[in-house]
Amino acid sequence: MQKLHVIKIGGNVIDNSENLHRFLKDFTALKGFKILIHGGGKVATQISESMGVSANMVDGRRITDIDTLRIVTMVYAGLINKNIVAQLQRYGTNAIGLTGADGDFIRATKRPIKTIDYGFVGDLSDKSINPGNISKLLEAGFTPVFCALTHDGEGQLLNTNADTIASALAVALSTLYETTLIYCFEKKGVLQDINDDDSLIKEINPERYEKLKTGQIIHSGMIPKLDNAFAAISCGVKSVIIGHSDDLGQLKGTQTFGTRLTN
Ligand SMILES: Nc1ncnc2c1ncn2[C@@H]1O[C@H](COP(=O)(O)OP(=O)(O)O)[C@@H](O)[C@H]1O
Ligand SMILES: CC(=O)N[C@@H](CCC(=O)OP(=O)(O)O)C(=O)O
Repeated sequence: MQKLHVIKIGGNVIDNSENLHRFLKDFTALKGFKILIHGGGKVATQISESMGVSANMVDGRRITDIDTLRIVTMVYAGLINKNIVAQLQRYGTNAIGLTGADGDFIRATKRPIKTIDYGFVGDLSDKSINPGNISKLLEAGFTPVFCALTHDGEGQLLNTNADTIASALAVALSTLYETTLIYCFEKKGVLQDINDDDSLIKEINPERYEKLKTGQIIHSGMIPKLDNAFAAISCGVKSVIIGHSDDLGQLKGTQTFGTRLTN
């Protein structure tokens, strides 16, 4: 099986042009098949509020009414995606920028209303992604760059968390490639003390994860990220790394970085 890296960058990396450029250079230097997924929640919130549309997050997920959907479509699929693609072209990666609607690559279902109406938010299932189609792009020499938008097949775009898209892509493609899923963000990895970059936890298994949650060492956005990551490992993804976007260049041969998840 050939190797594939599925790499996600979060909003704090996108928002810092120095970090973003360093990351995109290291991403280009990484050999073999690769897919990039970007978030951009932070930029979407800033632009949304500057347009007088207040951002409303519940459990780390954006309540996406029609005005918000219009804004995130412009910000994720336009502003952020096209800038990343242009920078990758500059560094020598033949990137192709996509939403899940392009090529019908990622189909989602609008989240059903239970206690909260999330609006135009899409949930993924194990039928959401056809790995064969994405593989054709890879084999043709393109590097797909996905933003956090999916579609329902009926003409409706949906906002889907970028961590979830990364995990679902890694799982679907692990049937064809030996897949490593990497979440890059602005910290060294999962930390024992969130304010101390030297307190990196190098390895976490599900048992330790439960303890870290109970002790509130892990909280907020890190909980859904790790839930997605452990789900990926139990569904065929070979390894998951969570680390700083500046450290991607350390990934060579057996050398790794950040926090490694094991089962
Ligand atoms: N133990 C921990 N170690 C590192 N980060 C943590 C930890 N617990 C909570 N976090 C928080 O999780 C955040 C990352 O999740 P999130 O904001 O969803 O990331 P992203 O920017 O990749 O979308 C960090 O910015 C940090 O505030
Ligand atoms: C439904 C939902 O919450 N979607 C996310 C998509 C962007 C994202 O995931 O961005 P980060 O990775 O930078 O947080 C949002 O709109 O914030």
